[in-house]
Parts: sequence; C-alpha cells; structure tokens
Amino acid sequence: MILLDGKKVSNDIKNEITEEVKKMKAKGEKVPHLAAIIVGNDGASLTYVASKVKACERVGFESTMIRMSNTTSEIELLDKIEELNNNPEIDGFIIQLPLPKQIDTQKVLMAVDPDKDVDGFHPMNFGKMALDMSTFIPATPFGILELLDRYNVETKGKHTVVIGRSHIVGRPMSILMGRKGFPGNSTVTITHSHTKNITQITSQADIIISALGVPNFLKAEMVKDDAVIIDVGITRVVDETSPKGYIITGDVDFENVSKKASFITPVPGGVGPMTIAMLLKNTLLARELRH
Ligand SMILES: Nc1nc(=O)c2c([nH]1)NC[C@@H]1CN(c3ccc(C(=O)N[C@@H](CCC(=O)O)C(=O)O)cc3)C=[N+]21
Repeated sequence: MILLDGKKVSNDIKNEITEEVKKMKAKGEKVPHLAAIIVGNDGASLTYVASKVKACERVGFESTMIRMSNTTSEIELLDKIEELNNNPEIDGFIIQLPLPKQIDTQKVLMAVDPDKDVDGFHPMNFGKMALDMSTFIPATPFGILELLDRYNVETKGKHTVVIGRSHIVGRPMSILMGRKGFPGNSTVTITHSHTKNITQITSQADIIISALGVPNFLKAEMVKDDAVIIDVGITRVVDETSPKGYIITGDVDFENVSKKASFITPVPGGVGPMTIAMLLKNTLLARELRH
C-alpha cells in the first residue's frame, strides 16, 4: 500500500508557488491577491478560511478575509461581491460554503466575475470544465487530479466509482475522471443516496472517490484488492480525549481498507491540504489571466 501523501505534495506545490512569487517580485510585478468572504460563525468554516489565509502568507500572496454576520441578506452579499469584482487589487476570491439559509447559493455564485472565480463554481467555468476548455477547476477535484498525477496512478481504462454528487466534489470529479488525457480516460460511475446495492458497484471499482461525509462509510468488504482509494470526507467527530475535543474522520474505514488498497489517501493529511494548495494555484492563474 502506498500512501497518497497530500500533506507532502501540497508542501511541494506551495514551494513551487513561492518560487513563482519570488520571480514576480523580482520583476516588480504585483503579487497575487486572494480574498475570501465568510458569512456566519461556523467553526469548521472559520478554520478552513483561516488556513487558506495562512497558506497565502506562506507563499507570499496577499490575502483579505471578509467576515459577514450570520444575518447578512442576499443583497448585502451580492453588493460585497460586486465590490470585489470591481476591485482591481483582487485577482481572485471565494465565498466559503455553506451559506446561511436566507441566501440563494446558486444566485450568489453566478454573481462572481468568472475571471476571478478561483473556486471554479460559476456555471460558465463549470461548463468550460465539462467541455475541456481551459478554466479554473474546483480546488478539491483539482487536488485529487494532482495527487493521481504526481504518484503516476494509472487511470486510463480503469473503472472509477464516485460516491456523492455534490456540486463542489462528486459532480465535477465524475466529469474530470472521464475526460480525455491524464488523469482521465476512466469509465465513471457516479453513485448517490438513491443508488441501490452500492457494495456491488464499489466492489467492481479500480478507483473509488468517496465524497459523502459519513464517517467510516466505506468498509473493506466494499472494496476489491489493489483498489485506489481517495477519501474526501472530513467530518468532525466528538472525542473528549483529543485536545480539540473532536477528531477529523474520513468516509473510509482506513485501518481495514488500507490493507487491501494499492494507493490510499489518509484523513487528515490527504485531500484537505491539496484543496488549499490548488486554490493557491488557481489564484496564481487568475493573476496571470489579468496580467
Ligand atoms: N467556497 C468554498 N470553497 C472550498 O474549497 C470549500 C468550501 N467553500 N467549503 C468547505 C469545503 C471544505 N474545504 C476544506 C479545505 C481544507 C481542508 C483541510 O485542510 N483539512 C485538513 C484538516 C483540517 C482540520 O484540522 O480541520 C486535512 O484534511 O488534513 C478541509 C476542507 C474546502 N471547502
């Protein structure tokens, strides 16, 4: 079994980006500037945005975090987005999800200037992705592709089973794995809450990408020998004995599944850190696009 070490690879990527930023500075160019809007006080969301800001500092990007209250109206958020769209200092920005229920997420994501949409969530960018046009690929799927690429995991002709059809992971991932090129050229099955007999499907998979959010959902009996396992789940499970009061748990029963897998991502230290690295990569692309 080979561990797909997202922590290590994301560090390599951050070092590469740091070098790019140094070159930009040497040429007297403005460094990339990422902004993140966060609405409300969700603990996990605040942690993720804080790590994105920290990652910006680490590579030499500028960053701005914009906090808005839990009672923010849709109009107020749309106004803020318009401000960032028109601010020439900002190369790219994200709106941390999920949003409070008074706000229509789809409407908000459509308001982002597609050229600054470093999350790749605007329908224009999602469409471009599906049509193999160059665009921002959502950070989590992009991070998974990058991991498969850097470990040279064969995807051509393989059967990839994606668990979950979310707009930010499962759906784009299912499109990307079936695209031409590498990593891609897989035969893709997408499964969801209405899928019948999921074990019958997962046990035929050469590659499983689980983005469900149910701790320890994927058991050894559901996986064939030498499968490649990508765990996108990150659920905080209460644990009094750990310092933070919770532990981060993936969708995969790692202890048992890792014994059968050829490659597997750990949680934490797998897909999560890659997501952050690829957001930086998209921000660098956004900067180059505007240059
Ligand atoms: N507009 C938007 N864009 C996103 O990219 C986005 C989002 N909204 N909403 C929530 C999800 C989740 N997400 C994660 C990023 C990093 C880790 C990460 O670094 N995880 C660490 C553990 C972090 C911890 O200790 O909590 C790890 O897996 O090793 C996890 C999850 C980005 N998301």
